[in-house]
Amino acid sequence: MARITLDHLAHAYKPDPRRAEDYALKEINHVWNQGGAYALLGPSGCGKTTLLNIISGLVRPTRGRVRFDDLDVTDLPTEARNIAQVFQFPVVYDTMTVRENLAFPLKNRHVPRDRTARRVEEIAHLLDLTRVLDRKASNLTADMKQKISLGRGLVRPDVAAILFDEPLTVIDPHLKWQLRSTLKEIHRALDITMIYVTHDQTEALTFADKVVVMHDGAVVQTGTPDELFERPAHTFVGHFIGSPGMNILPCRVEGASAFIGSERVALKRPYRPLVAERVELGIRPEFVQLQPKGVGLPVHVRRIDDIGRARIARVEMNGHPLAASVPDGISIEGDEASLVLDPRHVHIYANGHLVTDESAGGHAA
Ligand SMILES: Nc1ncnc2c1ncn2[C@@H]1O[C@H](COP(=O)(O)OP(=O)(O)OP(=O)(O)O)[C@@H](O)[C@H]1O
Repeated sequence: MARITLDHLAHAYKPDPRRAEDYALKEINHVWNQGGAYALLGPSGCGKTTLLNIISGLVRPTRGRVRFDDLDVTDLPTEARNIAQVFQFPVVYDTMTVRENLAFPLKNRHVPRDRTARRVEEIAHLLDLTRVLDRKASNLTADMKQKISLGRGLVRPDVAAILFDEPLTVIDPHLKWQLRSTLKEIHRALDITMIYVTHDQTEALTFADKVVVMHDGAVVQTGTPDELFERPAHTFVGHFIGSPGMNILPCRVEGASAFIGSERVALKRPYRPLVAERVELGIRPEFVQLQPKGVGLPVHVRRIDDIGRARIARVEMNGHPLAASVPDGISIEGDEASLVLDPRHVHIYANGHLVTDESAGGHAA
């Protein structure tokens, strides 16, 4: 079990990198706490696997150091790092029983038999594998085999960390939701540092205490699921997390007002003049309500989607598309309506970055 420190870490696959674009992983500095559950979340190509491979020792970083507690592991091979890994596709020995598969990492390290037997039972119970413990792995489904892979990753109690690389890819969709929450419970039960790579926001938000959102080779925000929802630090986070994602609209800010074209939106505090190429207003659909015409900002309604837990209106304001919540009991006639924005949840972004009280351009109310 270890605290993981990423110290001025950066990686370029091409030799002699000069510009920021040459780096698959731009410089990051992070400390991940012992026992934490972290998810690396971002779209394909954003650098998640590169970062995971640097932590596991498969890739040596161009710059910076990796430490497990106080031990600098940057130059150590994977085998010397004391980590467990679970990959996208099952890694099991078909000729062995499930019990033998789970016991394998412990047997390899000469853990006494009775301790191995107890640990295998414990992990099998957590993953609901008890009833198949004495069956040959070859006869099991892909789902079951991936559960065995998870079990093999989880079985060693002394690992510095467990790294998961999109581990639910082959899992049947019906089982996915179940395994997502099982993994969360397992993390609570085992108190091991876990790092989970995924492009799926639901997986990341269910599993992790802290989600590390990556975009274009850089970490754009590290936060709890609530923080990412409530205060996206970057428009990318706002857009990428949430379903539908945050509404992002070009605007002009004057004191405690933002103007979208000629329409005024009240802000929760005044802002200093912003010097930026791009100034945008962000608000999640959950905090924008569709109302009848004349109550708020005028919009045209394009359609209303019923997504089960809520109704979402797709509207257009000054040529910009927006998503808004439709409160129960509201009926809209024709395609004209209005929007009411909750000022507590309106954020202002300068060149993509959240303008905070501390950052240039903002000040406390
Ligand atoms: N071995 C390699 N050689 C050269 N470029 C690479 C190599 N591996 C990854 N890249 C590039 O580095 C960037 C980051 O890739 P990486 O695999 O880390 O992203 P990712 O977020 O894990 O994406 P995915 O989910 O598709 O694997 C991409 O532009 C990719 O093309």
